[in-house]
Amino acid sequence: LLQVVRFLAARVHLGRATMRASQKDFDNAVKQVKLLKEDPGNEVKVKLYALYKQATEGSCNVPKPGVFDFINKVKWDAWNALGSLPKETARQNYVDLVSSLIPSSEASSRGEPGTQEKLLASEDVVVTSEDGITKIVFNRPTKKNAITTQMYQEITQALKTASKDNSAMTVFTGNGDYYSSGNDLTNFTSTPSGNIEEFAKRGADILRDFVDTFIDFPKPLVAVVNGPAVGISVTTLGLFDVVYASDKATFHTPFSHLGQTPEACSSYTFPKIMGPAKANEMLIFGKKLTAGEAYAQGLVTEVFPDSTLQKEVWARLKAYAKLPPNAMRISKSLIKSSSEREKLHAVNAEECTTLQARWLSEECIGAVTSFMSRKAKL
Ligand SMILES: CCCC/C=C/CC(=O)SCCNC(=O)CCNC(=O)[C@H](O)C(C)(C)COP(=O)(O)OP(=O)(O)OC[C@H]1O[C@@H](n2cnc3c(N)ncnc32)[C@H](O)[C@@H]1OP(=O)(O)O
Repeated sequence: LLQVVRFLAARVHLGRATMRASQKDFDNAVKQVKLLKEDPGNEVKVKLYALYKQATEGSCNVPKPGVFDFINKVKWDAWNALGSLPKETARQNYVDLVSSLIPSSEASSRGEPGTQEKLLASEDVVVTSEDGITKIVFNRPTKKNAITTQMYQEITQALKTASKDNSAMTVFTGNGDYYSSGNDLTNFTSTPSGNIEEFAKRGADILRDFVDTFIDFPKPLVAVVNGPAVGISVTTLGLFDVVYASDKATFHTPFSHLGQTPEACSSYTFPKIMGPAKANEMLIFGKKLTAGEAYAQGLVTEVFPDSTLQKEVWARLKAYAKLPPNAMRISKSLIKSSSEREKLHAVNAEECTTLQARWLSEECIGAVTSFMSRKAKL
């Protein structure tokens, strides 16, 4: 019981930071509880009961059950322990608790340590869940993990699913020697001829949705940059919470070389992270950074020797994934506030509109043609 009271008291505090759940969210959560496939256990059921009562009726207002009425007494104690917790906060806490119990349809539970569950059956983007970590892997090593149109959509979907699953965090990494060589330049050539405007519009929509999902991702988002990163695989790093890198990684944004312009909010995040002077050299002149330089400029959290990267990073991440998930999410929402997210969405929209026009430019078409005809490489 003491544990229950401590838990609820903690939620009083956490709840003050996040009063966001609507009545509809709450009603959905109530329905979801009834559909739970597994019994969540008595402790959780008592927490749910107390939060439900507080959310719907307010502070405990019924007499204490008799000493031998054990079950009702435990329930009453839990409700009473919520004191004057506001109804909206109780509603939010109820929704949070339910969402931590319910995996979304594709998602798995956290799973037992050591068991890995594959969540998305795609060859090019592999999504697994293990030890509280949803892992999204760029898996086209023979093409340096270049990102196809389909991969953008799969990653967007995987992130949306991961935002609701029971994992504590999501980690991106690449299979093979590259993290990712960025946008697959053949995306440009798989356009039905004569329909280039439509292609550009569709590309901008896909890109915008992709980046919006990173902006809104509610849990810690970590990149393990196992090798060189190019283009959009670099710019999205500005939207991650933590970036670990191999000392073999490099960071290259050759937008001007390709007749293109920055995306993934990097025109905003990079100057903010590293200051305009350094960001300009990367984003306008395409200066490639080593891992050490990216660390010095604040884009990378820590650099590891390539030989120990995997062992060290995954041990650390598994430990982090055991931290209380709601606390981590709430900390993230304070750091990336709603006004900041609003700003990021506006920047994303503007960058996508700019790129849509750029993709139709002679500069861009010429650069892609050169790559395709094997005349140019970065
Ligand atoms: C809708 C979304 C829009 C989002 C906009 C995003 C902007 C960007 O991301 S811009 C960055 C785009 N990326 C590039 O310009 C990189 C192009 N690739 C290269 O310059 C070189 O391949 C690279 C330096 C990465 C590696 O060179 P090498 O080590 O010499 O390897 P290969 O060139 O032999 O590569 C092996 C194989 O992979 C293919 N490849 C690699 N990267 C890409 C790519 N980005 N797009 C398409 N294909 C790529 C390369 O062609 C080789 O293929 P094969 O010849 O068939 O073996």
